[in-house]
Amino acid sequence: MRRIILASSSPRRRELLKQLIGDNFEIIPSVYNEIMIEGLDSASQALQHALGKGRDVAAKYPDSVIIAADTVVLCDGKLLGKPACKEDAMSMLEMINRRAVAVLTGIVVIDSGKGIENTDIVSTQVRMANISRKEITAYLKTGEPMGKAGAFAIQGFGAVLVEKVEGDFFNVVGLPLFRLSQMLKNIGVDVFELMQADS
Ligand SMILES: Cc1cn([C@H]2C[C@H](O)[C@@H](COP(=O)(O)OP(=O)(O)OP(=O)(O)O)O2)c(=O)[nH]c1=O
Repeated sequence: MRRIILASSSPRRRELLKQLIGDNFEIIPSVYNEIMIEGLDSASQALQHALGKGRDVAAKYPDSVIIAADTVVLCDGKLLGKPACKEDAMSMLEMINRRAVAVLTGIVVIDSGKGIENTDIVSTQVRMANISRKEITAYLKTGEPMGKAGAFAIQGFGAVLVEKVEGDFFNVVGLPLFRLSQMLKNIGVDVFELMQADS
């Protein structure tokens, strides 16, 4: 069995991948630095960052399957990544309030043995609820917005900010599981077989 590596430090991605392939993977976070690339649209930005994370780990681990992802929120033409500070989180929450946003995840599966890179961008439409300034402040106090693209976590208390989701829910949390299962299959990794081996 080939070594499967998740190039991520995100506990959410770890849990999501576990949901798909059990304990059949290792975690090796990349040292890639996510810096905004001028002139790139949001989708390409997410993809470039995912590629940067995946390639960094692939270079160190030949003959492995490397999975990497990057999630951003697109609101009114503006790209929202992880908030830098509380004030940043506050302005993101004010911006997405009552709006329809797109959550985009750039996803990369690399077969470092064969030198194959499979990439995709998965988009989920999320309709945000109308909440008051007082409620935004209360949500900020939970600390949940930090480390999350767009300053909210659909899988946490942030569920109360989300009215409707169209598309893959797991994509919003950071890993589009359905698409990932297909991409793994394309390079010869069958998630059904892995799950059986695990049970
Ligand atoms: C919108 C949204 C994002 N997020 C998270 C998923 C990602 O972890 C994070 C976006 O940041 P990313 O830069 O995609 O990932 P990361 O820095 O957490 O982890 P790594 O680069 O090491 O893989 O936002 C949620 O957990 N819930 C949500 O509802």
